[in-house]
Amino acid sequence: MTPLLTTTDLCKAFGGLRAVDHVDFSVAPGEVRAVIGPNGAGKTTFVSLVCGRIAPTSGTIVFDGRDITAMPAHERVRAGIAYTFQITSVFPNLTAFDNVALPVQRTLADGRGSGRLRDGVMAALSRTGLAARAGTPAGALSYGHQRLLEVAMGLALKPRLLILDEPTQGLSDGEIDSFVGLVREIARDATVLLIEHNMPVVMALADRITVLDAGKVLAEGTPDEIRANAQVQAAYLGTEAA
Ligand SMILES: Nc1ncnc2c1ncn2[C@@H]1O[C@H](COP(=O)(O)OP(=O)(O)OP(=O)(O)O)[C@@H](O)[C@H]1O
Repeated sequence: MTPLLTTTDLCKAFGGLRAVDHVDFSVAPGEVRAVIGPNGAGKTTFVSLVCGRIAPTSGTIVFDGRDITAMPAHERVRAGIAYTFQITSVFPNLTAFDNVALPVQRTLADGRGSGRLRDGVMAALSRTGLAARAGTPAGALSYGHQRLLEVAMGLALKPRLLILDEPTQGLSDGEIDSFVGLVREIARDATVLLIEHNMPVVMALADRITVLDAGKVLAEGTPDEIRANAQVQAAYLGTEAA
Protein backbone atom coordinates (compact mmCIF):
# COMPACT_ATOMS: atom_id res chain seq x y z
CA MET A 1 0.00 0.00 0.00
CA THR A 2 1.29 3.50 -0.81
CA PRO A 3 2.23 5.25 2.44
CA LEU A 4 0.33 8.39 3.42
CA LEU A 5 3.45 9.92 4.94
CA THR A 6 7.12 9.17 4.35
CA THR A 7 10.22 10.88 5.69
CA THR A 8 13.58 10.08 4.16
CA ASP A 9 16.87 10.80 5.88
CA LEU A 10 15.13 13.55 7.85
CA CYS A 11 17.43 15.61 10.09
CA LYS A 12 16.99 18.60 12.38
CA ALA A 13 19.96 20.06 14.22
CA PHE A 14 19.77 22.77 16.86
CA GLY A 15 23.37 23.98 16.87
CA GLY A 16 25.41 20.88 17.62
CA LEU A 17 22.40 18.89 18.89
CA ARG A 18 20.87 16.43 16.43
CA ALA A 19 17.27 16.42 17.65
CA VAL A 20 16.12 14.36 14.63
CA ASP A 21 18.91 12.30 13.14
CA HIS A 22 18.47 10.62 9.73
CA VAL A 23 14.92 9.40 10.33
CA ASP A 24 13.33 7.15 7.69
CA PHE A 25 9.68 6.80 8.61
CA SER A 26 6.55 5.68 6.85
CA VAL A 27 2.87 5.51 7.85
CA ALA A 28 0.17 3.64 5.94
CA PRO A 29 -3.25 5.21 5.41
CA GLY A 30 -5.68 4.30 8.19
CA GLU A 31 -2.95 3.36 10.64
CA VAL A 32 -2.68 4.52 14.25
CA ARG A 33 1.05 4.99 14.75
CA ALA A 34 2.47 5.77 18.15
CA VAL A 35 5.81 7.52 18.47
CA ILE A 36 7.41 6.90 21.84
CA GLY A 37 10.78 7.52 23.42
CA PRO A 38 12.41 9.10 26.46
CA ASN A 39 12.21 12.82 27.18
CA GLY A 40 14.29 14.71 24.64
CA ALA A 41 14.23 11.82 22.12
CA GLY A 42 13.05 14.19 19.38
CA LYS A 43 9.36 13.26 19.16
CA THR A 44 7.94 16.78 19.20
CA THR A 45 10.69 18.01 16.88
CA PHE A 46 9.87 15.17 14.47
CA VAL A 47 6.14 15.95 14.27
CA SER A 48 6.91 19.67 14.10
CA LEU A 49 8.89 18.93 10.93
CA VAL A 50 5.97 16.92 9.54
CA CYS A 51 3.43 19.70 10.14
CA GLY A 52 5.82 22.45 9.01
CA ARG A 53 6.23 24.39 12.25
CA ILE A 54 9.98 24.08 11.78
CA ALA A 55 12.13 23.39 8.71
CA PRO A 56 14.42 20.38 8.48
CA THR A 57 18.19 20.71 8.25
CA SER A 58 18.11 18.05 5.53
CA GLY A 59 15.98 15.21 4.24
CA THR A 60 12.56 15.01 2.61
CA ILE A 61 8.93 14.66 3.66
CA VAL A 62 6.35 13.21 1.27
CA PHE A 63 2.63 13.36 2.05
CA ASP A 64 0.11 11.62 -0.16
CA GLY A 65 2.63 11.35 -2.97
CA ARG A 66 3.67 15.04 -2.85
CA ASP A 67 7.01 16.37 -1.64
CA ILE A 68 5.93 18.81 1.10
CA THR A 69 9.40 19.46 2.54
CA ALA A 70 9.30 23.15 1.60
CA MET A 71 5.52 23.62 1.88
CA PRO A 72 4.40 26.25 4.43
CA ALA A 73 2.49 24.97 7.47
CA HIS A 74 -0.86 26.50 6.47
CA GLU A 75 -0.73 24.75 3.11
CA ARG A 76 -0.01 21.46 4.86
CA VAL A 77 -3.17 22.01 6.90
CA ARG A 78 -5.06 22.43 3.64
CA ALA A 79 -3.40 19.29 2.29
CA GLY A 80 -4.84 17.38 5.26
CA ILE A 81 -2.32 17.49 8.12
CA ALA A 82 -3.68 18.66 11.49
CA TYR A 83 -1.61 18.98 14.63
CA THR A 84 -2.82 19.44 18.19
CA PHE A 85 -0.27 21.04 20.41
CA GLN A 86 1.37 19.60 23.48
CA ILE A 87 0.48 22.71 25.44
CA THR A 88 -3.13 23.79 25.67
CA SER A 89 -3.66 26.16 22.79
CA VAL A 90 -7.35 27.07 23.01
CA PHE A 91 -8.47 30.71 23.16
CA PRO A 92 -9.76 31.01 26.74
CA ASN A 93 -12.08 33.98 26.19
CA LEU A 94 -13.84 32.42 23.20
CA THR A 95 -16.59 29.85 23.67
CA ALA A 96 -15.94 26.22 22.78
CA PHE A 97 -18.11 26.83 19.69
CA ASP A 98 -16.06 29.82 18.53
CA ASN A 99 -12.76 28.01 19.13
CA VAL A 100 -13.88 25.24 16.78
CA ALA A 101 -15.42 27.73 14.33
CA LEU A 102 -11.94 29.11 13.60
CA PRO A 103 -10.61 25.93 11.97
CA VAL A 104 -14.00 25.04 10.44
CA GLN A 105 -13.93 28.36 8.57
CA ARG A 106 -10.71 27.24 6.93
CA THR A 107 -12.44 24.21 5.45
CA LEU A 108 -15.26 26.35 4.01
CA ALA A 109 -13.04 28.05 1.45
CA ASP A 110 -16.03 29.31 -0.53
CA GLY A 111 -17.32 31.11 2.58
CA ARG A 112 -20.88 29.91 1.94
CA GLY A 113 -23.51 29.43 4.56
CA SER A 114 -23.51 29.92 8.32
CA GLY A 115 -25.54 26.67 8.46
CA ARG A 116 -22.58 24.70 7.19
CA LEU A 117 -20.33 26.45 9.68
CA ARG A 118 -22.65 25.58 12.57
CA ASP A 119 -23.02 21.98 11.36
CA GLY A 120 -19.27 21.55 11.05
CA VAL A 121 -18.61 22.99 14.51
CA MET A 122 -21.32 20.96 16.19
CA ALA A 123 -20.17 17.75 14.46
CA ALA A 124 -16.65 18.22 15.85
CA LEU A 125 -17.95 19.13 19.31
CA SER A 126 -20.29 16.12 19.33
CA ARG A 127 -17.56 13.68 18.36
CA THR A 128 -15.49 14.85 21.32
CA GLY A 129 -18.46 14.86 23.72
CA LEU A 130 -18.47 18.63 24.10
CA ALA A 131 -21.73 19.54 22.33
CA ALA A 132 -23.43 20.51 25.61
CA ARG A 133 -20.58 22.90 26.36
CA ALA A 134 -20.66 24.76 23.04
CA GLY A 135 -21.52 28.06 24.74
CA THR A 136 -18.99 27.79 27.56
CA PRO A 137 -15.88 29.98 27.39
CA ALA A 138 -12.95 27.64 26.81
CA GLY A 139 -11.13 29.05 29.82
CA ALA A 140 -14.00 27.91 32.07
CA LEU A 141 -13.76 24.28 30.88
CA SER A 142 -11.89 21.69 32.92
CA TYR A 143 -8.35 20.91 31.78
CA GLY A 144 -9.50 17.59 30.34
CA HIS A 145 -12.26 19.27 28.36
CA GLN A 146 -9.80 21.86 27.06
CA ARG A 147 -7.62 19.03 25.74
CA LEU A 148 -10.68 17.50 24.07
CA LEU A 149 -11.51 20.91 22.62
CA GLU A 150 -8.07 20.92 20.99
CA VAL A 151 -8.87 17.54 19.44
CA ALA A 152 -12.21 18.97 18.24
CA MET A 153 -10.30 21.87 16.65
CA GLY A 154 -8.04 19.38 14.90
CA LEU A 155 -10.98 17.23 13.78
CA ALA A 156 -12.78 20.29 12.45
CA LEU A 157 -10.12 20.51 9.77
CA LYS A 158 -11.25 17.07 8.52
CA PRO A 159 -7.63 15.94 8.43
CA ARG A 160 -6.29 12.89 6.65
CA LEU A 161 -3.44 12.82 9.17
CA LEU A 162 -4.17 13.90 12.74
CA ILE A 163 -1.09 14.41 14.90
CA LEU A 164 -1.75 14.25 18.64
CA ASP A 165 1.15 15.36 20.84
CA GLU A 166 0.77 13.93 24.36
CA PRO A 167 -3.02 14.22 24.32
CA THR A 168 -3.63 12.39 27.60
CA GLN A 169 -1.20 14.44 29.66
CA GLY A 170 -3.06 15.80 32.68
CA LEU A 171 -6.25 13.79 32.05
CA SER A 172 -7.94 11.71 34.74
CA ASP A 173 -8.22 7.92 34.35
CA GLY A 174 -11.88 8.22 33.30
CA GLU A 175 -11.03 10.91 30.75
CA ILE A 176 -8.22 8.73 29.38
CA ASP A 177 -10.66 5.84 28.84
CA SER A 178 -13.03 8.05 26.85
CA PHE A 179 -10.08 9.47 24.95
CA VAL A 180 -9.00 5.98 23.85
CA GLY A 181 -12.54 5.42 22.52
CA LEU A 182 -12.43 8.75 20.72
CA VAL A 183 -9.14 7.98 18.96
CA ARG A 184 -10.50 4.59 17.84
CA GLU A 185 -13.47 6.40 16.37
CA ILE A 186 -11.29 9.05 14.69
CA ALA A 187 -9.09 6.30 13.23
CA ARG A 188 -12.03 4.96 11.23
CA ASP A 189 -11.57 7.77 8.72
CA ALA A 190 -8.18 9.32 9.46
CA THR A 191 -4.60 8.27 9.99
CA VAL A 192 -3.35 9.09 13.48
CA LEU A 193 0.18 9.89 14.63
CA LEU A 194 0.21 9.74 18.40
CA ILE A 195 3.03 10.92 20.64
CA GLU A 196 2.27 9.45 24.02
CA HIS A 197 4.05 8.62 27.25
CA ASN A 198 1.19 6.60 28.75
CA MET A 199 2.12 3.03 27.78
CA PRO A 200 -1.30 1.40 28.37
CA VAL A 201 -2.79 4.02 26.00
CA VAL A 202 -0.08 3.33 23.41
CA MET A 203 -0.53 -0.43 23.67
CA ALA A 204 -4.33 -0.11 23.44
CA LEU A 205 -4.37 2.16 20.39
CA ALA A 206 -1.31 1.68 18.21
CA ASP A 207 -1.23 -0.56 15.16
CA ARG A 208 2.50 0.03 15.08
CA ILE A 209 4.97 1.82 17.33
CA THR A 210 8.10 3.75 16.40
CA VAL A 211 10.63 4.21 19.21
CA LEU A 212 12.86 7.26 18.98
CA ASP A 213 15.98 7.60 21.07
CA ALA A 214 18.44 10.51 20.79
CA GLY A 215 16.87 11.55 17.47
CA LYS A 216 17.17 8.12 15.83
CA VAL A 217 14.70 5.31 15.22
CA LEU A 218 15.65 2.70 17.79
CA ALA A 219 12.93 0.20 16.88
CA GLU A 220 9.65 -0.14 15.04
CA GLY A 221 6.97 -2.80 15.18
CA THR A 222 3.64 -3.96 16.53
CA PRO A 223 2.91 -3.39 20.23
CA ASP A 224 3.84 -7.03 20.93
CA GLU A 225 7.12 -6.73 19.03
CA ILE A 226 8.03 -3.50 20.84
CA ARG A 227 7.09 -4.95 24.22
CA ALA A 228 9.37 -7.93 23.53
CA ASN A 229 12.29 -5.85 22.18
CA ALA A 230 15.18 -6.06 24.65
CA GLN A 231 16.85 -2.93 23.28
CA VAL A 232 13.67 -0.92 23.79
CA GLN A 233 13.21 -2.29 27.27
CA ALA A 234 16.75 -1.28 28.18
CA ALA A 235 16.46 2.19 26.68
CA TYR A 236 12.98 3.11 27.66
CA LEU A 237 10.18 0.83 28.65
CA GLY A 238 11.60 -0.56 31.86
CA THR A 239 8.69 -1.95 33.81
CA GLU A 240 6.19 0.56 32.39
CA ALA A 241 4.89 -1.79 29.70
CA ALA A 242 4.56 -4.78 31.99
N1 LIG B 1 13.90 25.13 19.46
C1 LIG B 1 14.87 24.40 20.02
N2 LIG B 1 16.11 24.89 20.19
C2 LIG B 1 17.10 24.15 20.73
N3 LIG B 1 16.96 22.88 21.13
C3 LIG B 1 15.74 22.31 20.98
C4 LIG B 1 14.64 23.04 20.43
N4 LIG B 1 13.55 22.21 20.41
C5 LIG B 1 13.96 21.05 20.93
N5 LIG B 1 15.26 21.10 21.27
C6 LIG B 1 16.06 20.00 21.82
O1 LIG B 1 15.94 18.91 20.95
C7 LIG B 1 15.87 17.67 21.67
C8 LIG B 1 14.59 16.95 21.31
O2 LIG B 1 13.49 17.66 21.89
P1 LIG B 1 11.98 17.23 21.67
O3 LIG B 1 11.13 18.23 22.38
O4 LIG B 1 11.72 17.00 20.23
O5 LIG B 1 11.94 15.83 22.43
P2 LIG B 1 10.68 14.98 22.87
O6 LIG B 1 11.03 13.57 22.53
O7 LIG B 1 9.45 15.54 22.28
O8 LIG B 1 10.72 15.15 24.44
P3 LIG B 1 9.49 15.20 25.52
O9 LIG B 1 9.01 13.80 25.66
O10 LIG B 1 10.19 15.70 26.74
O11 LIG B 1 8.46 16.15 24.98
C9 LIG B 1 15.97 18.05 23.14
O12 LIG B 1 17.30 17.89 23.55
C10 LIG B 1 15.54 19.51 23.17
O13 LIG B 1 16.16 20.19 24.24
